[in-house]
Amino acid sequence: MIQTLQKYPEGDEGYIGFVQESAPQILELRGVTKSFRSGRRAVEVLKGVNLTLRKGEVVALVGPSGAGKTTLLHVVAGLLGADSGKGLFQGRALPLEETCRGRERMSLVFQDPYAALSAHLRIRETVLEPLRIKGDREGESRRVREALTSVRLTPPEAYLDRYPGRLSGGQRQRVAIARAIITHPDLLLADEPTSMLDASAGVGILNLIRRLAAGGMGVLITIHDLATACYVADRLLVLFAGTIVEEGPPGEILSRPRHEVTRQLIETAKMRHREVSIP
Ligand SMILES: Nc1ncnc2c1ncn2[C@@H]1O[C@H](COP(=O)(O)OP(=O)(O)OP(=O)(O)O)[C@@H](O)[C@H]1O
Repeated sequence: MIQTLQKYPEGDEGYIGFVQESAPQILELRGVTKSFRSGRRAVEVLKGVNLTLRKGEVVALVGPSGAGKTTLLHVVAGLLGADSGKGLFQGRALPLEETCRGRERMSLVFQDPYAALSAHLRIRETVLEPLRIKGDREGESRRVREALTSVRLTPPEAYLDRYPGRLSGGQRQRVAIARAIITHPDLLLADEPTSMLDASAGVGILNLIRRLAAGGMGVLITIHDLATACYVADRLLVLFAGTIVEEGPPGEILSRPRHEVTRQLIETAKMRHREVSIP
């Protein structure tokens, strides 16, 4: 089943592409560590993580629950400070402390599209929020329409004055992505963006992410399900207990898993998807 999932569907959202090996590197992390306090003890959740990501590349952080995927994504986003390590984003030092500094060209999409959008803001205000925070109000009417069109909420006029309460989970996640991309970030961080959606809405979001990457955006995405990761990513990083234990293109990892955790993820994905497996 994992093999069949790797084939992108035909149709206007389908995408097949390859990241050029020569594409510029936009993100690099070296030796990132992070501990949390648990009573008197410090528990090390990230143990010296290295990663790189190129322009137009989708890199998926996969791993079992508690591996440290969200923690790593939050360190990149500046929502959490690392204890040690170095970061480079677009050729400049990325401060790995709890800060927004150096992160003007990146955006984060959260897992829960129900909690991520304010119930009291119309879609127009929600999507425009990042521009208004920056005080960049030029052409906002055009830009909000463009962002909604990019995420296939069309015609945008049908959505602008609505509240999120009237939208499906998949539509809400599209709004959250429209808000994330209205500033044209170079890097999109997405934390399990499909885990709360039904399968068809989830595939729509994954195709949308592929399209954004085809337009040149780098994407770092956390996913616990290996089949989903293989569908969307150019490269997988298997994270286990705070360490990247295996890395490579999906086809390579599926055909020659080297780490026991990867083999377990493959088995879990096979079990999870067996009911829709196409012989
Ligand atoms: N704020 C925190 N304080 C203390 N411990 C934390 C905190 N955030 C995360 N942890 C712990 O760090 C570890 C890694 O958590 P993290 O959420 O990064 O894992 P994950 O791989 O994203 O898991 P999941 O797939 O279940 O979301 C877990 O053991 C978690 O309990």
